[in-house]
Amino acid sequence: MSVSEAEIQLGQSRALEELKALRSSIDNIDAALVHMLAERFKCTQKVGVLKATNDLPAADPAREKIQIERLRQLASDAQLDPDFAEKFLNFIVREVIRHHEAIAAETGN
Ligand SMILES: O=C(O)C(=O)C[C@]1(C(=O)O)C=C[C@@H](O)C=C1
Repeated sequence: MSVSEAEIQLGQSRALEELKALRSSIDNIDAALVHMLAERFKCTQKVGVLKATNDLPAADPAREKIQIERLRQLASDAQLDPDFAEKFLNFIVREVIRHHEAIAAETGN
């Protein structure tokens, strides 16, 4: 028995409803990510000033190593790809280091 046009349309309309609900969750999650990143950068901004005014280096590879190990474990426990988690952290940390260097240059260090 073939699937009628009406059944196809019903299936599609249900799929579109589900897509809408999922996209609403995605939008909430994206908003949370932006707010969390904004808070993290407010914090690292203060770290940048602290480092610049105390002649401390912008980057701390030993700290990054610990962060990467911790995040990889958290990702693995949460069924998230640890390689992706590491790349994501590195992406953020590189940007933070860029900000730290800019603050140090402004401060004259
Ligand atoms: O913890 C620090 O020392 C920071 O400057 C913050 C931070 C980070 O974004 O987590 C950034 C650069 C360092 O290399 C390590 C960590």
